[in-house]
Amino acid sequence: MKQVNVGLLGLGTVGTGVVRIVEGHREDLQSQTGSPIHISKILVKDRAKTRSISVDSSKLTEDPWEIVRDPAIDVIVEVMGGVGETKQYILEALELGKHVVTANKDLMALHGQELLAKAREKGCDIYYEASVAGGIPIIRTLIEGFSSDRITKIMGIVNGTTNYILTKMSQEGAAYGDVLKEAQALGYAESDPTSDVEGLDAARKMTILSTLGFRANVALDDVDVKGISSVTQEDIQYAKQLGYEVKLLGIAERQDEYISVAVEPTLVKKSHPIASVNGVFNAVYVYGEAVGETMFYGPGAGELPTATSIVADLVAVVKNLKLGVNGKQAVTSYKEKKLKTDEQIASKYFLLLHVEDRAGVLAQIAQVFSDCDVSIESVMQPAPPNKAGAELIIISHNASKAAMSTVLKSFESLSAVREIKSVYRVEG
Ligand SMILES: NC(=O)C1=CN([C@@H]2O[C@H](COP(=O)(O)OP(=O)(O)OC[C@H]3O[C@@H](n4cnc5c(N)ncnc54)[C@H](OP(=O)(O)O)[C@@H]3O)[C@@H](O)[C@H]2O)C=CC1
Ligand SMILES: N[C@@H](CC=O)C(=O)O
Ligand code: NA
Repeated sequence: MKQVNVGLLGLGTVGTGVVRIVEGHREDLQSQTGSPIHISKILVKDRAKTRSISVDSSKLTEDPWEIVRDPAIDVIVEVMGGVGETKQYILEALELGKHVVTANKDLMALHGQELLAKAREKGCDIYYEASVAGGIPIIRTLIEGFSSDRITKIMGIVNGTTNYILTKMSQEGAAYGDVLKEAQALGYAESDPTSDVEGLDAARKMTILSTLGFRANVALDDVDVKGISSVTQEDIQYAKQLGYEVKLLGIAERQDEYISVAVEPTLVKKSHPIASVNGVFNAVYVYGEAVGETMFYGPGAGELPTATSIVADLVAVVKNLKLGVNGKQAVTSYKEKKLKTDEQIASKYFLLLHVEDRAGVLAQIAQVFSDCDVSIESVMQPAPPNKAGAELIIISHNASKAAMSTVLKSFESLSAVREIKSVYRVEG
């Protein structure tokens, strides 16, 4: 079979990894497909920039259309990021009959259905394994491995940057800002790391996973998002004393036809396998009615792990070319989603309160829980009270999100509670 020509949009962290793997594994890749893979052109913003790999400078261009409209290019690998213009390049490439491999979760979470429909119309492939949990083949697993099952829960650490930050804060007592800089230097963070730390990157990934896992038209706006910027060293240390780790979790649940999707810092019991997923590693826990519990683990970001998924997608495109079945792989029908109400979403909660230190305070707080029909699992006063008052940690039994927000609202008008310092969902 003839050589397959690839146009690479982007030569940053991931693009560099793609070049390394395509070159370094050349023979092995060809032995799987029968066709040599050749990167013929590469889009960059700045051709004069010093690169960590040597590439033939005649391949570099700053003009995306020179690649997208090149009739000799069979596949576009998009690793430049962005949504607006990038979407136009991909649509045009599909229009011209080119196959697409992308790592872009922003684009797939917002416009995935439109791009997949265009790909089907044009008989083209669009693969996006690298967009969620960089080096873990989780998208293939949901589409193919679980096609026989009914998934009711997907719970994951799907952002490497924030897991790296929380791990260093927990294990080394490191300061949030310093570790974020390290994660950026290691190539884990997005170009604007706000989307990592404020949970948006994880929300985009959970949109993709829950769409595939629940086979429903989940949208980014359906995800309730909270990031890690307000997680304190005090929260992490108290959680550890109680046998928990703080993790930024994406949690998608389905009960009957109703679903909920959230991203939030969560206390995970140390005995749960997700609690020991550290550093840039990601893990996705999937519960299926027939299979039961499964968990998929691996590096979630970084040059070579992410490029592994990109090149595996490229191999899939080339195999499809050989079989003449491009554009036929995508799931075609999604159910209309029904979102759970706050009364239907339930979990245990951790509350850290700053309270007055006087007789009767605990009784007043317990009364609020009782009035809201929320049962308490444990109460702890972690440090001795002082003139400024006392700290109180309460862990509830399972309570609805609606009931817990009524508890918190009642505390606002209770003078004995001086401050609601932290509230976290508890899992495991
Ligand atoms: N980093 C990671 O671990 C992971 C990243 N991803 C996703 O992969 C994509 C790429 O990420 P990453 O490699 O980290 O990003 P980088 O910022 O490291 O690289 C982006 C590349 O695209 C080029 N580029 C960006 N915008 C333009 C433009 N307008 N015109 C021409 N060239 C442009 C840049 O050119 P130049 O080099 O000249 O600046 C650079 O080579 C993103 O969608 C990201 O979300 C997904 C999983 C993991
Ligand atoms: N910024 C992302 C990169 C991979 O998707 C992360 O930290 O997980
Ligand atoms: Na993946």
